[in-house]
Amino acid sequence: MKTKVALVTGAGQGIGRAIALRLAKDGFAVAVTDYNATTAEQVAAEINGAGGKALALQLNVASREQVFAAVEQTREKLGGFDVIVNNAGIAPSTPIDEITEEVIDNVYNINVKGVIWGIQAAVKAFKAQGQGGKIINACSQAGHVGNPELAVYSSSKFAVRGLTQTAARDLAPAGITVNAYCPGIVKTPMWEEIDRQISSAAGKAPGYGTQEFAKRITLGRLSEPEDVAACVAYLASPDSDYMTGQSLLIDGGMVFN
Ligand SMILES: NC(=O)C1=CN([C@@H]2O[C@H](COP(=O)(O)OP(=O)(O)OC[C@H]3O[C@@H](n4cnc5c(N)ncnc54)[C@H](O)[C@@H]3O)[C@@H](O)[C@H]2O)C=CC1
Ligand SMILES: CC(=O)C(C)=O
Repeated sequence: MKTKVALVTGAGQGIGRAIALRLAKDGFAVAVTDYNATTAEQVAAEINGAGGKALALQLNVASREQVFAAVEQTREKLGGFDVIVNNAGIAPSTPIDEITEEVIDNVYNINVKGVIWGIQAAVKAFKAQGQGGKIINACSQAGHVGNPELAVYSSSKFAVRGLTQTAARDLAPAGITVNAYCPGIVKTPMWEEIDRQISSAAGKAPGYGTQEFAKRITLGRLSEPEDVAACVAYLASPDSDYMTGQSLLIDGGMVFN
């Protein structure tokens, strides 16, 4: 059977890295893309060293041109294109009265436009191959519930949820499914930074933000990147063929009240 090909954005660390490793383990050839070329190369080397097939590409998802070029390069070098995981995102802390145009542009260029460019580039590749495919977007529990201190980020993830639903409807006739994963608190460099910012805003030592959020988790633990990757692996597999437009919460049962 032909090896399936997936491209993951923001795959140099954190959740994206875990997704790239998991998809490679599941038999995909993987384009490991990241703004940071060094970490992308490290993850690709890890996959190739373990007997998988990976290609490292430097990619800024805010650039439509770069996203289209990366998908095309993946198709040429890995011999096809079946799945895109639009994972890259940033999450600066933004108390309402401190929001600037610059921070809105930065977050929206990456978290929202980056997803739109990924959807468009994948659709172009699927159509060129005369086949359907799977589009998987990074949302968040913060795309279901507004999170304290994260207004711009939360609103960008609400946008991703809307885009996922709409694209699912628009693209179903072409045999393309579109779903999103919505993690809770995942132990990655992004969360470490959010914890530092929330803790510092409250005048507390690092770790305070994590404790406050952790109190809301029904399962009583933060998640590992691999918990999220397992769900994405399902969305990338034929087992999810009858699912589209969904934004799956993988948050251990977070409760905001
Ligand atoms: N860590 C968490 O608690 C949660 C994370 N998420 C979402 O999951 C996704 C991954 O998050 P983490 O792994 O935690 O983040 P992270 O900050 O640890 O890793 C993000 C990766 O994306 C890359 N990146 C940043 N800007 C980029 C750009 N313009 N183009 C290409 N790559 C870029 C970074 O270089 C980094 O390798 C994000 O979309 C995030 O919003 C959602 C819910 C919870
Ligand atoms: C960063 C994020 O999306 C969280 C904590 O849900």
